[in-house]
Amino acid sequence: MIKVGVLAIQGAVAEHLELLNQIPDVCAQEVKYLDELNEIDGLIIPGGESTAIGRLLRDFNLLQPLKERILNGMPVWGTCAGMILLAKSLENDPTVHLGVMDITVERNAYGRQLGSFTTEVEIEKISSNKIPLVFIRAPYVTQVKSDVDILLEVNDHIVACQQKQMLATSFHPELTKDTSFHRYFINMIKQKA
Ligand SMILES: NC(=O)CC[C@H](N)C(=O)O
Repeated sequence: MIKVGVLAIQGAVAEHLELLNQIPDVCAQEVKYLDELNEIDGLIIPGGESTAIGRLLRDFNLLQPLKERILNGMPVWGTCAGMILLAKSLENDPTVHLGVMDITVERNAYGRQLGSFTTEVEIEKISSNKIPLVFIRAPYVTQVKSDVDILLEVNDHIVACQQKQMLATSFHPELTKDTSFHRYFINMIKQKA
């Protein structure tokens, strides 16, 4: 069994757990406390509000232990706000939360009000079927360092990328019925194991 945690501080936690539970050999669990962080093989940081999640991570004394686990090789996937938390720098914002991925991210990059949209794409590396994408006040990546793989660009903006065992997506696969990205992340964990 692969134990996958979903950071359960704020945001789309239940939706990730539901999709993970459809994948064989996966045991999905919420992560709120340090002992739960130590039990898992990989972690999803969900969408929500990055400032709130970052502040609560600090309040719960989880920020530093989580950062250390990621730096020691634990696979991690940040969706939307999760991508912002993973970034080493943000455009027009001095805040850095976990600061583990060599990407620069712009928050609310599509605008705050009209920034929500859906589309469908093919990503050969992830699935042979078309994948639905849901963007909600989404960020995108404006700069990457050379060892970051760009998995997807939409309208010339980077919306999915991977650096070693770290995955970041601007959109929310957990708000669709499509498990392709979750399966891809599980395979990343299996390759590390
Ligand atoms: N859907 C989301 O996760 C939105 C992220 C949010 N706009 C933020 O900056 O934190």
